[in-house]
Amino acid sequence: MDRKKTIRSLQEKKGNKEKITMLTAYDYTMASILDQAGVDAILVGDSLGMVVQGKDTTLEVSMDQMAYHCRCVAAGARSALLVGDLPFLSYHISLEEGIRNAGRLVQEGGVHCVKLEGGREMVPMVEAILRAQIPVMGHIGLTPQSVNALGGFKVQGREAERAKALVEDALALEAAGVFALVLEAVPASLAREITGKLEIPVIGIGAGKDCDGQVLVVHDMLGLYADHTPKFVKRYAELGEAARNAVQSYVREVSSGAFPEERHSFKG
Ligand SMILES: Nc1nc(=O)c2c([nH]1)NC[C@@H]1CN(c3ccc(C(=O)N[C@@H](CCC(=O)O)C(=O)O)cc3)CN21
Ligand SMILES: CC(C)C(=O)C(=O)O
Ligand SMILES: [Mg+2]
Repeated sequence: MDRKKTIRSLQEKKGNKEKITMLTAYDYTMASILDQAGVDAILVGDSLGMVVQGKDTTLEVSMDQMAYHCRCVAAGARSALLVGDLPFLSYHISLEEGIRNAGRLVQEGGVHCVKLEGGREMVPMVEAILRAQIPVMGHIGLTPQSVNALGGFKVQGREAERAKALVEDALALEAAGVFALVLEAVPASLAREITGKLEIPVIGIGAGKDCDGQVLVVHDMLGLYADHTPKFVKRYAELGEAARNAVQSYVREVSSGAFPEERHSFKG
Protein backbone atom coordinates (compact mmCIF):
# COMPACT_ATOMS: atom_id res chain seq x y z
CA MET A 1 0.00 0.00 0.00
CA ASP A 2 0.98 3.56 -0.63
CA ARG A 3 2.70 5.35 2.20
CA LYS A 4 0.29 7.62 3.98
CA LYS A 5 0.43 11.14 2.57
CA THR A 6 1.28 13.90 4.96
CA ILE A 7 1.54 17.65 4.85
CA ARG A 8 5.31 17.17 4.79
CA SER A 9 5.19 14.74 1.85
CA LEU A 10 3.02 17.20 -0.09
CA GLN A 11 5.40 20.05 0.67
CA GLU A 12 8.38 17.98 -0.47
CA LYS A 13 6.84 17.81 -3.93
CA LYS A 14 7.39 21.54 -4.38
CA GLY A 15 11.16 21.02 -4.31
CA ASN A 16 11.05 17.75 -6.25
CA LYS A 17 9.16 19.21 -9.21
CA GLU A 18 6.60 16.40 -9.04
CA LYS A 19 3.17 18.01 -9.07
CA ILE A 20 0.62 17.63 -6.26
CA THR A 21 -2.72 16.04 -7.14
CA MET A 22 -5.94 16.95 -5.36
CA LEU A 23 -9.60 16.23 -6.17
CA THR A 24 -12.83 16.76 -4.28
CA ALA A 25 -15.00 13.98 -2.85
CA TYR A 26 -18.16 14.05 -0.80
CA ASP A 27 -18.82 10.39 0.00
CA TYR A 28 -17.18 7.06 0.85
CA THR A 29 -17.43 5.44 -2.58
CA MET A 30 -15.82 8.34 -4.44
CA ALA A 31 -13.18 8.81 -1.75
CA SER A 32 -12.22 5.13 -2.07
CA ILE A 33 -11.82 5.48 -5.84
CA LEU A 34 -9.63 8.59 -5.51
CA ASP A 35 -7.55 7.05 -2.74
CA GLN A 36 -6.96 3.83 -4.69
CA ALA A 37 -6.01 5.88 -7.76
CA GLY A 38 -3.31 7.58 -5.72
CA VAL A 39 -4.33 11.22 -5.33
CA ASP A 40 -2.23 13.09 -2.79
CA ALA A 41 -5.10 14.98 -1.16
CA ILE A 42 -8.87 14.72 -1.07
CA LEU A 43 -10.78 17.94 -0.48
CA VAL A 44 -14.26 17.74 0.99
CA GLY A 45 -15.24 20.95 -0.75
CA ASP A 46 -18.16 23.19 0.01
CA SER A 47 -18.73 22.83 -3.76
CA LEU A 48 -20.95 20.02 -2.49
CA GLY A 49 -23.60 22.74 -2.24
CA MET A 50 -23.60 22.78 -6.03
CA VAL A 51 -22.82 19.22 -7.13
CA VAL A 52 -24.56 17.33 -4.27
CA GLN A 53 -27.29 19.76 -3.19
CA GLY A 54 -28.03 21.38 -6.57
CA LYS A 55 -27.76 24.97 -5.37
CA ASP A 56 -26.37 27.81 -7.52
CA THR A 57 -23.69 28.78 -5.00
CA THR A 58 -21.77 27.30 -2.08
CA LEU A 59 -23.26 29.73 0.42
CA GLU A 60 -25.95 27.56 2.00
CA VAL A 61 -23.72 24.71 3.09
CA SER A 62 -23.80 24.28 6.89
CA MET A 63 -21.19 23.09 9.39
CA ASP A 64 -23.34 20.02 10.17
CA GLN A 65 -23.40 19.10 6.48
CA MET A 66 -19.63 19.61 6.10
CA ALA A 67 -18.93 17.49 9.18
CA TYR A 68 -21.21 14.73 7.85
CA HIS A 69 -19.60 14.63 4.39
CA CYS A 70 -16.09 14.79 5.89
CA ARG A 71 -16.94 11.74 8.00
CA CYS A 72 -18.24 9.86 4.94
CA VAL A 73 -15.07 10.68 2.97
CA ALA A 74 -12.77 9.84 5.89
CA ALA A 75 -14.10 6.28 5.83
CA GLY A 76 -12.73 5.87 2.29
CA ALA A 77 -9.49 7.84 2.51
CA ARG A 78 -6.73 5.50 3.68
CA SER A 79 -3.68 7.11 2.14
CA ALA A 80 -4.66 10.57 0.93
CA LEU A 81 -4.38 13.71 3.03
CA LEU A 82 -7.91 14.77 3.95
CA VAL A 83 -8.77 18.47 3.74
CA GLY A 84 -12.09 19.85 5.02
CA ASP A 85 -13.48 23.10 3.60
CA LEU A 86 -14.73 25.54 6.23
CA PRO A 87 -18.13 26.72 4.94
CA PHE A 88 -19.41 30.27 4.58
CA LEU A 89 -19.88 32.09 7.90
CA SER A 90 -18.20 29.35 9.95
CA TYR A 91 -15.02 31.46 10.37
CA HIS A 92 -16.20 35.04 9.90
CA ILE A 93 -17.86 35.91 13.20
CA SER A 94 -15.14 35.42 15.77
CA LEU A 95 -11.83 33.65 16.28
CA GLU A 96 -13.56 31.44 18.84
CA GLU A 97 -16.17 30.26 16.33
CA GLY A 98 -13.50 29.65 13.70
CA ILE A 99 -11.42 27.51 16.05
CA ARG A 100 -14.51 25.60 17.21
CA ASN A 101 -15.64 24.91 13.64
CA ALA A 102 -12.19 23.87 12.42
CA GLY A 103 -12.05 21.56 15.45
CA ARG A 104 -15.45 20.10 14.58
CA LEU A 105 -14.23 19.08 11.12
CA VAL A 106 -11.28 17.34 12.81
CA GLN A 107 -13.23 15.70 15.66
CA GLU A 108 -16.55 14.94 13.95
CA GLY A 109 -15.34 14.82 10.35
CA GLY A 110 -12.00 13.09 10.75
CA VAL A 111 -10.06 15.50 8.50
CA HIS A 112 -6.35 16.19 8.87
CA CYS A 113 -6.55 19.88 8.10
CA VAL A 114 -8.95 22.63 7.02
CA LYS A 115 -9.14 25.11 4.14
CA LEU A 116 -10.53 28.62 4.36
CA GLU A 117 -11.05 31.38 1.79
CA GLY A 118 -9.60 34.85 2.00
CA GLY A 119 -6.44 36.93 1.93
CA ARG A 120 -4.58 38.99 4.52
CA GLU A 121 -7.82 39.77 6.39
CA MET A 122 -7.83 36.06 7.36
CA VAL A 123 -4.37 36.12 8.95
CA PRO A 124 -5.67 36.37 12.56
CA MET A 125 -8.10 33.51 11.91
CA VAL A 126 -5.37 31.35 10.37
CA GLU A 127 -3.14 32.02 13.38
CA ALA A 128 -5.95 31.18 15.80
CA ILE A 129 -6.73 27.84 14.14
CA LEU A 130 -3.00 27.03 14.00
CA ARG A 131 -2.79 27.64 17.77
CA ALA A 132 -5.23 24.74 18.10
CA GLN A 133 -2.69 22.66 16.15
CA ILE A 134 -4.96 22.30 13.13
CA PRO A 135 -3.06 22.83 9.86
CA VAL A 136 -4.65 25.35 7.50
CA MET A 137 -4.72 25.55 3.69
CA GLY A 138 -5.39 28.99 2.20
CA HIS A 139 -7.56 29.80 -0.83
CA ILE A 140 -7.36 33.07 -2.82
CA GLY A 141 -8.23 34.35 -6.29
CA LEU A 142 -11.81 33.43 -7.13
CA THR A 143 -13.20 32.66 -3.69
CA PRO A 144 -16.70 31.24 -4.32
CA GLN A 145 -17.98 32.21 -0.86
CA SER A 146 -17.52 35.85 -2.02
CA VAL A 147 -19.63 35.31 -5.16
CA ASN A 148 -22.05 38.13 -4.31
CA ALA A 149 -19.29 40.55 -3.36
CA LEU A 150 -17.30 39.68 -6.51
CA GLY A 151 -20.35 39.94 -8.80
CA GLY A 152 -20.20 36.33 -10.03
CA PHE A 153 -17.76 33.48 -10.60
CA LYS A 154 -15.23 35.58 -12.51
CA VAL A 155 -11.52 35.35 -13.22
CA GLN A 156 -9.56 37.40 -10.66
CA GLY A 157 -6.36 39.39 -10.89
CA ARG A 158 -6.54 40.63 -14.46
CA GLU A 159 -6.02 44.26 -13.35
CA ALA A 160 -2.53 45.18 -12.15
CA GLU A 161 -3.77 46.47 -8.80
CA ARG A 162 -5.80 43.35 -8.00
CA ALA A 163 -2.90 41.15 -9.16
CA LYS A 164 -0.59 42.96 -6.74
CA ALA A 165 -3.10 42.52 -3.94
CA LEU A 166 -3.27 38.78 -4.61
CA VAL A 167 0.54 38.51 -4.44
CA GLU A 168 0.46 40.32 -1.10
CA ASP A 169 -2.38 38.11 0.16
CA ALA A 170 -0.39 35.00 -0.78
CA LEU A 171 2.73 36.25 1.05
CA ALA A 172 0.69 37.24 4.12
CA LEU A 173 -0.97 33.83 4.33
CA GLU A 174 2.38 32.07 3.95
CA ALA A 175 3.84 34.22 6.74
CA ALA A 176 0.80 33.38 8.90
CA GLY A 177 1.63 29.69 8.50
CA VAL A 178 -0.71 28.11 5.93
CA PHE A 179 0.90 24.88 4.67
CA ALA A 180 -0.38 25.28 1.10
CA LEU A 181 -2.47 27.67 -0.95
CA VAL A 182 -5.27 27.10 -3.44
CA LEU A 183 -5.23 29.67 -6.24
CA GLU A 184 -8.48 29.74 -8.21
CA ALA A 185 -9.30 31.28 -11.61
CA VAL A 186 -6.41 33.71 -12.10
CA PRO A 187 -4.27 34.36 -15.20
CA ALA A 188 -1.54 31.74 -15.65
CA SER A 189 1.17 34.42 -15.58
CA LEU A 190 0.04 35.68 -12.17
CA ALA A 191 -0.16 32.11 -10.85
CA ARG A 192 3.40 31.49 -12.04
CA GLU A 193 4.58 34.63 -10.25
CA ILE A 194 2.87 33.70 -6.97
CA THR A 195 4.09 30.09 -7.16
CA GLY A 196 7.64 31.34 -7.65
CA LYS A 197 7.44 33.75 -4.72
CA LEU A 198 6.13 31.23 -2.17
CA GLU A 199 7.98 28.44 -0.41
CA ILE A 200 4.75 26.56 0.30
CA PRO A 201 2.96 24.61 -2.47
CA VAL A 202 0.44 26.47 -4.62
CA ILE A 203 -2.40 24.26 -5.87
CA GLY A 204 -4.16 25.74 -8.87
CA ILE A 205 -7.67 25.46 -10.30
CA GLY A 206 -7.99 27.51 -13.45
CA ALA A 207 -4.55 28.95 -12.69
CA GLY A 208 -2.43 27.48 -15.45
CA LYS A 209 0.32 24.87 -15.60
CA ASP A 210 2.99 26.42 -13.42
CA CYS A 211 1.42 25.87 -10.00
CA ASP A 212 2.86 23.15 -7.76
CA GLY A 213 -0.29 21.08 -8.09
CA GLN A 214 -3.82 20.99 -9.43
CA VAL A 215 -7.29 20.50 -7.98
CA LEU A 216 -10.63 19.96 -9.72
CA VAL A 217 -14.16 19.18 -8.63
CA VAL A 218 -14.38 15.43 -9.24
CA HIS A 219 -17.90 15.57 -10.68
CA ASP A 220 -16.63 18.04 -13.30
CA MET A 221 -13.61 15.98 -14.42
CA LEU A 222 -15.67 12.78 -14.55
CA GLY A 223 -18.39 14.41 -16.64
CA LEU A 224 -21.01 13.84 -13.93
CA TYR A 225 -21.93 17.49 -13.34
CA ALA A 226 -22.78 19.44 -16.47
CA ASP A 227 -24.92 22.32 -15.18
CA HIS A 228 -22.00 24.60 -15.89
CA THR A 229 -18.52 23.48 -16.84
CA PRO A 230 -15.86 26.15 -16.30
CA LYS A 231 -13.27 26.55 -19.07
CA PHE A 232 -10.54 25.21 -16.77
CA VAL A 233 -12.19 21.79 -16.46
CA LYS A 234 -10.88 18.86 -18.48
CA ARG A 235 -13.34 16.00 -18.73
CA TYR A 236 -11.41 12.76 -18.26
CA ALA A 237 -14.58 10.68 -18.62
CA GLU A 238 -18.24 11.02 -19.56
CA LEU A 239 -19.72 9.18 -16.61
CA GLY A 240 -22.94 11.19 -16.72
CA GLU A 241 -23.62 9.92 -20.23
CA ALA A 242 -22.55 6.40 -19.30
CA ALA A 243 -24.91 6.43 -16.31
CA ARG A 244 -27.85 7.73 -18.37
CA ASN A 245 -27.28 4.99 -20.95
CA ALA A 246 -27.10 2.31 -18.24
CA VAL A 247 -30.29 3.53 -16.57
CA GLN A 248 -32.06 3.66 -19.95
CA SER A 249 -31.10 0.01 -20.56
CA TYR A 250 -32.41 -0.91 -17.12
CA VAL A 251 -35.69 0.88 -17.75
CA ARG A 252 -36.04 -0.84 -21.12
CA GLU A 253 -35.24 -4.31 -19.76
CA VAL A 254 -37.43 -4.07 -16.67
CA SER A 255 -40.31 -2.65 -18.72
CA SER A 256 -40.09 -5.50 -21.23
CA GLY A 257 -39.42 -8.21 -18.64
CA ALA A 258 -35.91 -8.97 -19.99
CA PHE A 259 -34.42 -8.35 -16.53
CA PRO A 260 -34.09 -10.20 -14.17
CA GLU A 261 -33.01 -13.45 -15.82
CA GLU A 262 -32.81 -16.86 -14.16
CA ARG A 263 -29.18 -16.26 -13.08
CA HIS A 264 -30.29 -13.23 -11.07
CA SER A 265 -32.96 -15.26 -9.26
CA PHE A 266 -32.84 -17.58 -6.25
CA LYS A 267 -33.90 -21.20 -6.31
CA GLY A 268 -36.33 -22.36 -3.67
N1 LIG B 1 -18.92 21.98 -10.08
C1 LIG B 1 -18.19 22.98 -9.66
N2 LIG B 1 -16.97 23.17 -10.18
C2 LIG B 1 -16.18 24.21 -9.79
O1 LIG B 1 -15.06 24.32 -10.30
C3 LIG B 1 -16.68 25.06 -8.78
C4 LIG B 1 -17.96 24.82 -8.24
N3 LIG B 1 -18.69 23.80 -8.69
N4 LIG B 1 -18.49 25.62 -7.27
C5 LIG B 1 -17.70 26.63 -6.68
C6 LIG B 1 -16.75 27.20 -7.62
C7 LIG B 1 -17.36 28.04 -8.74
N5 LIG B 1 -16.41 27.88 -9.78
C8 LIG B 1 -16.41 28.52 -11.02
C9 LIG B 1 -17.56 28.58 -11.78
C10 LIG B 1 -17.54 29.20 -13.02
C11 LIG B 1 -16.39 29.78 -13.50
C12 LIG B 1 -16.40 30.41 -14.86
O2 LIG B 1 -16.53 29.69 -15.84
N6 LIG B 1 -16.30 31.73 -14.99
C13 LIG B 1 -16.31 32.34 -16.31
C14 LIG B 1 -17.59 33.09 -16.58
C15 LIG B 1 -17.80 34.26 -15.64
C16 LIG B 1 -18.94 35.14 -16.06
O3 LIG B 1 -20.06 34.63 -16.25
O4 LIG B 1 -18.69 36.34 -16.17
C17 LIG B 1 -15.14 33.29 -16.46
O5 LIG B 1 -14.76 33.56 -17.58
O6 LIG B 1 -14.61 33.72 -15.42
C18 LIG B 1 -15.25 29.73 -12.72
C19 LIG B 1 -15.25 29.11 -11.49
C20 LIG B 1 -15.36 26.99 -9.39
N7 LIG B 1 -15.96 26.19 -8.34
C1 LIG C 1 -12.71 23.87 -5.99
C2 LIG C 1 -12.11 23.73 -4.63
C3 LIG C 1 -10.82 24.46 -4.50
C4 LIG C 1 -13.09 24.09 -3.52
O1 LIG C 1 -12.89 24.96 -2.72
C5 LIG C 1 -14.33 23.30 -3.42
O2 LIG C 1 -14.47 22.26 -4.12
O3 LIG C 1 -15.19 23.69 -2.63
MG1 LIG D 1 -14.60 25.40 -1.52
